[in-house]
Amino acid sequence: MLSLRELFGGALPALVMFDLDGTLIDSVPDLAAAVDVMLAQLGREAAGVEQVRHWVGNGARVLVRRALAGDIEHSHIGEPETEQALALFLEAYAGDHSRSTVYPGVRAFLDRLQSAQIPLALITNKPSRFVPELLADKQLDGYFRWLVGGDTLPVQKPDPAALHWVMQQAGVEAGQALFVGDSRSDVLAAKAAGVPVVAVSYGYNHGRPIASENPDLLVDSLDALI
Ligand SMILES: O=C(O)COP(=O)(O)O
Ligand SMILES: [Mg+2]
Repeated sequence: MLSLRELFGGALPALVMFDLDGTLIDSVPDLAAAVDVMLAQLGREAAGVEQVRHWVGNGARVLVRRALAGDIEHSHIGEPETEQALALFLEAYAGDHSRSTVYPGVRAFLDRLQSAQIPLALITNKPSRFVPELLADKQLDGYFRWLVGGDTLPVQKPDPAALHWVMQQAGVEAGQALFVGDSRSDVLAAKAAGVPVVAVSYGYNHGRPIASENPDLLVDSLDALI
């Protein structure tokens, strides 16, 4: 495995793009609570944190469909059922982020990048309406020049569109940028965009080790990159 400076030929990246859930913030306790409120309102059994952890990473709609299916595979779930459950989930998730926590090492790494005046972006599959309030709640607002949510563009990760958009805004070439994420979608999006990718080992990757996606670098904590 390469070190961060080795990845950039002894320099630092000119732009760093981050995933949110499972990378910066452990948001699964609040996501699971909202899923369970939704399931209770539908007269169904709770799913619980351990199941929901494996279902997070492809946005709210897919999370809700997986909860309805009780499984990662959700192709048999119908549209009207999805819409009804999604509305309940979005209402249950709004406003309460009290169980979500910032992972160790995150703040130190963001501070280091900020003091080096490296522009930062957030690219998440989470619905955009939740992103500013969650960041503010955890005192992570003020770091990111660009915020891209799961519904900001017509497609979400693993599609590389958001990475291309941010790099264009920043005027930075793919080889000078870095993506930091926790799941297969992040690694696939970064690779499709030609962006070096660091994966964190502590996040959510549908119950599979993220090492199997072959990120350029794998770390147990972001402060290992300082
Ligand atoms: O909300 C999700 O499904 C995952 O969001 P993420 O892209 O920040 O990991
Ligand atoms: Mg994630």
